[in-house]
Amino acid sequence: MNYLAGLNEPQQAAVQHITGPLMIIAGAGSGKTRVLTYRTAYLLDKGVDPFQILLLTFTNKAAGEMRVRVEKAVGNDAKNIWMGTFHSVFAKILRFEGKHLGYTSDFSIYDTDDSKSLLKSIIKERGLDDKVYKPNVVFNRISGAKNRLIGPDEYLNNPIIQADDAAAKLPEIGSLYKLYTLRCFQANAMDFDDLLFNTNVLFRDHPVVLDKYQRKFQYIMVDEFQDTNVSQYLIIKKLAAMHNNLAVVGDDAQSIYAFRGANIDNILNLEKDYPNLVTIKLEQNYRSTNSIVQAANSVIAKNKNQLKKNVFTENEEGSPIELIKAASDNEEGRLIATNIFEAKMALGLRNTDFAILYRTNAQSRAFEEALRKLNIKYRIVGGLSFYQRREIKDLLSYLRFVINQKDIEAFKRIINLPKRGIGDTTIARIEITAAEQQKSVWEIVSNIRQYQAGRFAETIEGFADLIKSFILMTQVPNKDAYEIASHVAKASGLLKELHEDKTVEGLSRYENVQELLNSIKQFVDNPDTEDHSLASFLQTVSLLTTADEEDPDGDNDRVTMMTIHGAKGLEFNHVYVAGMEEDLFPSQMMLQSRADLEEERRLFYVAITRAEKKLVMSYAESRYQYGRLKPCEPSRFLDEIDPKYLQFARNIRRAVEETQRVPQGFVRRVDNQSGVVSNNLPLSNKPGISTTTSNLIQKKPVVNSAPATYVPSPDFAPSDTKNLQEGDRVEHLKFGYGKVKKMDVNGNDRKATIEFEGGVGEKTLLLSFAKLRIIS
Ligand SMILES: Nc1ncnc2c1ncn2[C@@H]1O[C@H](COP(=O)(O)OP(=O)(O)OP(=O)(O)O)[C@@H](O)[C@H]1O
Ligand SMILES: [Mg+2]
Repeated sequence: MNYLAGLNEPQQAAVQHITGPLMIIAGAGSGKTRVLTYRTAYLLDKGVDPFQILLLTFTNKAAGEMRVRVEKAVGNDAKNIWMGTFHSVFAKILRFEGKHLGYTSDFSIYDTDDSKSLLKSIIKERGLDDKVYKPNVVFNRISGAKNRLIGPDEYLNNPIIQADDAAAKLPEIGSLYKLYTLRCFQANAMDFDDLLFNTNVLFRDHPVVLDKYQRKFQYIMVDEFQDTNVSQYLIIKKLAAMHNNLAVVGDDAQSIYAFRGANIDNILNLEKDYPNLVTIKLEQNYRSTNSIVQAANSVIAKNKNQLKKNVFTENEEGSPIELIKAASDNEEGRLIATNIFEAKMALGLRNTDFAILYRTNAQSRAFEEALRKLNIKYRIVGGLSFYQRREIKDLLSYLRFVINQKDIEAFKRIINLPKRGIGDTTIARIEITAAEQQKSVWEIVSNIRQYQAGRFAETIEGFADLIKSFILMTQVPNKDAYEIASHVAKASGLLKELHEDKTVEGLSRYENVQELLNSIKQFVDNPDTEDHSLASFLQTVSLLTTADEEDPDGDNDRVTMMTIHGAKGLEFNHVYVAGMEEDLFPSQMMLQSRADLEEERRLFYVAITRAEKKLVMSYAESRYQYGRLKPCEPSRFLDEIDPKYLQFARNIRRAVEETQRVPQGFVRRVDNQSGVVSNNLPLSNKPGISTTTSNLIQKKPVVNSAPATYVPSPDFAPSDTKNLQEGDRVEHLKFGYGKVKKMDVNGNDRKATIEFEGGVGEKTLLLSFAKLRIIS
């Protein structure tokens, strides 16, 4: 097969450059991921052993998709390539080599909830206030340190870090970090950051092990390189040091994980660390229409900090980017769902062609409701993951404890589950005994009669016997993960308890557990699974990223909803970017510095560049946040899109008409001075007005003298106001028609005073923000 057909010249050069370090820095949709896939096939075709290739991706799903493509090209060999996320690949290495660091191959992987719960108990144990030492905050600080490869001792001895913590009035973080690390180690557990941290320690302190993997991985490739952190970069650097065959692809304009420690400097470091680095640029975008590519370019050009690139496309011009304005978040949901419905009908598209992207998971609710009403199937990627649900974690904790009896977080979760009357005091007593005897909790529990007598001892003995019987099962050859897990679900009493709960939630929890068992069955039946053991299953699930989860009923034709962060690397025919409002996107938390705002803008760039044919953006004029209705302003990012490529959605007239109906719970307010009518005053702020009154208001406008509400033209598209002059006739998105009376220019700060019609009156507007269309 010719692996070069279907690639342009620089792409071909990248595929053929197989010896020596290579960096491909390229714009969105320019075929970076495609190059890595073809390059892998090319390597195999040239006779490279699949066991010698390591390919690191952003999600396990992305790795799976690449594997399928490579398999199509070169056949079964592709199965033997090591492909996956940093976490899954290095967890696999740690299973083999963790013994050098004092872990057994059955170590548990603590998810973020486990880590926080452990921190919480440590904070309590140390007598600190968890309102001051919030587990979340402590966890983030520890995580940040680990990602910069700072261990607990170094943390405690570093005067800058100590001064920093003291200034934040959190001087005990270092000692909490130390205790946390010790407890994880005693539990034979690693958290997500440890998987990278410990790999670094392993390679640093055990040259023989490093040598083994350096020899093995002769060809190393990394996708989404811009989002690697220092810890990840050092691992790659160490692994590649023997053969120097390292190929990374990335786009500095899409670096969006600085808050997790990702470091754009890795791109610059690469040039320093590899003087013979070959750099290839890819500039042709194959994904999107020209309007979308140009709109994205106009946005990212606002960032000062970036490598020069000229992204272009030969694709069709395509339709302009559409903007939808909604009165509220609920209406935003309705308008987008309707828009999807209409586009499906008009263009014969499938649900999978659509994605709704948002800044925060909490925004998904309004879309869920609206899509459900129109019978459009969807899936939410991320958010509360299936594996974080209570009942799922309950069963998984049983399974974890059966595999690793030092897993104290799992133990605490299951000891009184289903209820056995064992309370916190009993658990604390067991922990104290364990500490006194210098034994593990399980050693105490499994021999409880030696330490305690009485009713509690009897109950605990019953629990220990149950666990022992499960452990025995794992030792029977040929007992696979499914047989053990379904036995544990029944024998532990978990299923029975859920089955007896006849509430809607209870039923759904029961179904979820069945679903987990189904997924274990699938895992066991999958011909690609080498190891059918329970330990192997647990490792797989603990490393799933939320983007990896499958659809529950196997129906894959669904609209995708996810955060923009999760959408990295993906593409969809139609993309909706929702919640384009100040303080939401850009997020309020990201307005502290220029660097933060630039990161937020890169996130916006990622969002825009996911769309192939059509991009629609929306904003709401009011939104519930933290239980209160808040008026919202359109995002500054909307002003950064070259207006040539932007237009208000065609159905805007209907949308505006709908917003004029006052929703229940609101009163229509007329500001006497500006004459502006607004609907966004919640009734609860107006004591004395009952709902009945508000219903009356709804039927009959309060003030007849209010100015005729202006409805923008259906084809309203803001103009470039560079050449706006006195005397020009204009249309403003909110204030309607008017005439420019005066221009006021002061450097970049350009203002126009406009006399609007229809009783709106004179207004002075800052032109960089005003949504104006010049009529003549
Ligand atoms: N030479 C080419 N000819 C035709 N289609 C191409 C070519 N190169 C890439 N494509 C297609 O363009 C789309 C974008 O490619 P790909 O996802 O590899 O880009 P990317 O640079 O990895 O994007 P991102 O920055 O979003 O990760 C894909 O659908 C891919 O199949
Ligand atoms: Mg990609």
